Amino acid sequence: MRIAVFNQKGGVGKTTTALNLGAALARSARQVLMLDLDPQAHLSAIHGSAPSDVARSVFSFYQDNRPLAEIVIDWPGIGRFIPAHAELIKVDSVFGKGPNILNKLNAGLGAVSEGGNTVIDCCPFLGVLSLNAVFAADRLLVPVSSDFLSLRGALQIERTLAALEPVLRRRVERRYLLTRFDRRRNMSFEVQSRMREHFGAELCETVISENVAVAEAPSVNRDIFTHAASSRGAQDYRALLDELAATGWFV
Ligand SMILES: Nc1ncnc2c1ncn2[C@@H]1O[C@H](COP(=O)(O)OP(=O)(O)OP(=O)(O)O)[C@@H](O)[C@H]1O
Repeated sequence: MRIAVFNQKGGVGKTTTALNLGAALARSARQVLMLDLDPQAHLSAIHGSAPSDVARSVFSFYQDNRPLAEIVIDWPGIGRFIPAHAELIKVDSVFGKGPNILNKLNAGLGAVSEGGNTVIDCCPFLGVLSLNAVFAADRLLVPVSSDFLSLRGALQIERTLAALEPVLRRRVERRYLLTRFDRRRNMSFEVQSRMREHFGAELCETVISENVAVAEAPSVNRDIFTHAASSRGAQDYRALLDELAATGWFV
């Protein structure tokens, strides 16, 4: 199964969610491939491989058609990993008009992603890279931080997906996930109730709480389970895994 962690808005918890979902999947004895598709390469920095050799990053897949199987490296404790590189920022301008560019990642993942779970960390803008992720993914997980601007962003995503679905000729299965949820603030609950009105069952029951350990873990190159296994954040990401697994999201 391929899951893209997608939102064209920045700073909503995409990388944090990709990392901790991948780690939760690995801890439930599932096979995991992580893919960093963001020129900021934050996931690669957490892995410890950024700044990577450009030839050993997903950029060489776009630039030289290098097979992804040749780029995959290990992520100890999680599974396998395809790193990003800052050069990815050029993908839109250099390869954006190529034939079948929107389907490139879908075609390229092929056997590399077969039989396991691929978690794609998307970039915070809508271009070739994030569209490649949407085209390649079986499911979209859309983190939305618990504030009103994020709610507007989520509605924008609905419009984007509505425009893409006729091209894809399928409905994109997606779930919205509230992140940075603060139970001490009314705003978190207000955003949750507005999201529920708009998205119904597509809004996850699980929320990811505002949690210091979740924010700290990447700075020491760790996921939340390695860093603080009994933290609120670890409980939340475990609950997210269980909720999504119950509706067939993973293999
Ligand atoms: N549950 C949380 N509790 C506290 N801090 C969080 C939580 N989730 C994310 N953060 C913090 O919010 C910031 C943005 O998170 P993250 O980098 O995951 O977002 P992003 O959507 O991937 O950003 P970008 O769009 O720039 O790639 C980071 O500093 C991160 O540590």
